[in-house]
Amino acid sequence: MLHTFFQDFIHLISTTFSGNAFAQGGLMLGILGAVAAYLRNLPSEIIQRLKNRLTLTIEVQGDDVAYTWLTAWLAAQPQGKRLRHLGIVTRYNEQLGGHNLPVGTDADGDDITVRLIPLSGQTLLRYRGHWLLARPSREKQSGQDQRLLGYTQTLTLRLFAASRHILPELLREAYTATAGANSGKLEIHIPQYNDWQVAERRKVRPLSSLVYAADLLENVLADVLEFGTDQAWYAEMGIPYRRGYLLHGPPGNGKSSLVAALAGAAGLNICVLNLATPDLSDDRLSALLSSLPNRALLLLEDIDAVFKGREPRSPSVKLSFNGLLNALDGVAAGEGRLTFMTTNHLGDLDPALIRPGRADRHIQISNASTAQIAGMLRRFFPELPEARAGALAQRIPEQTLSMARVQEYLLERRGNLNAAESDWAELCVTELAVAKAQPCPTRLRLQSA
Ligand SMILES: Nc1ncnc2c1ncn2[C@@H]1O[C@H](COP(=O)(O)OP(=O)(O)OP(=O)(O)O)[C@@H](O)[C@H]1O
Repeated sequence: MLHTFFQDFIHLISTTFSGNAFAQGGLMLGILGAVAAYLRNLPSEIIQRLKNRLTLTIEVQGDDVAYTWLTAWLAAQPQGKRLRHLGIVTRYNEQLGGHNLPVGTDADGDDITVRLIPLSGQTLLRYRGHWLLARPSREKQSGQDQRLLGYTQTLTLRLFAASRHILPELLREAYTATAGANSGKLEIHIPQYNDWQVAERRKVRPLSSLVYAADLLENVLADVLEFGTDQAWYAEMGIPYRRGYLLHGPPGNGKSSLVAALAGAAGLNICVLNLATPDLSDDRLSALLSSLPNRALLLLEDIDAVFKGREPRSPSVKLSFNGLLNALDGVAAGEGRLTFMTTNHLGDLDPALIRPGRADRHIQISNASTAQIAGMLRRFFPELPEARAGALAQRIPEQTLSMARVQEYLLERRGNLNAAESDWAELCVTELAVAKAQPCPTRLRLQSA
């Protein structure tokens, strides 16, 4: 059938062209046009093929962390300074080597820095004797009705294929000149889809700035440090190499601050995850837990926020209770992971979530004890004699105020010991009545955005 169709078709063509000069001319023109078009395209095609063969292109998307290092690095190169279309990026507490311009601090005491990054154009660099074409670009993202949604930014680097070996060196240099230059800072990572991104770099909080009951801080720190050296023992015992801590107690008594201080002291960064993060599904949680950066502990804040017992608190919760348990101790859970969970409502937690293996140590952090209040008083006013600090602290009944409230009171009277002492009754009387009803405001809370 198909065969007959082709025979008929060829017959029709040959009869048409043999007896029809007009059709013959048309065919010739068509062929010539095609040849001309081919010839016209040939040089650019050749160039494209040569380009593809001889060069290498690297694209770095704006949402990748390497984009920040590479654009800041590029902007600092002599040839990078020739790029004329620049943008300003403002960051809080994020230092990027010498590429920041510190502009001040905000009302909360957070450092504000800005830096210039190239947005478009191209520049040819010579890097370690190799040519490199750098092209920053950005594209508009429009939604319905051409509404501007934002921009996507890309940095494209092109170099000769033979120069490929300089890439690791280039990336390392860009990193060490920028983000890597921040040794001694604590990085706070937050979820970015199925991965983590640095949201903030802050100074490590000195352990001495925190006042806990008895030797709580020293005790937990010793435990964390010991865990870091225990891998072989865990392997020998056949126990998964993980350790979990549950910090529970009323708000504003230093649960988050403890985690931050411990991480700093142990040289770890923090990945903060709030289970109430929108669109957190079983799969996403599992992906996040299996992609934790090296040398970072996991902080699950307010683990009571999404489940009461095993029941989701709202129909919009995508995470299942079993998904949470599996992510915590399933195959993807990751070896060597340190997990801290915090809650203000211990009673709302299902025992399975905090059983040993998931939360090996339960640490209660209560409202301020007399000794803690005296300790904080002496931190604000080192000149205050110990006995006097103790006497003032004793006027506040044990565990009625949060440490955050005491801190707030002292902050308001910073540098003014007389006011701190003479107003003391105000803290004891007025605040006591509301202390239990109203949680104190917390400023330095580590939260996922
Ligand atoms: N034990 C403490 N020693 C010194 N400062 C403290 C202590 N507890 C709390 N603070 C201060 O109170 C503020 C709040 O502390 P933090 O956010 O760590 O409390 P939290 O228990 O995690 O609160 P929440 O349960 O609301 O998350 C911080 O600014 C911190 O400096």
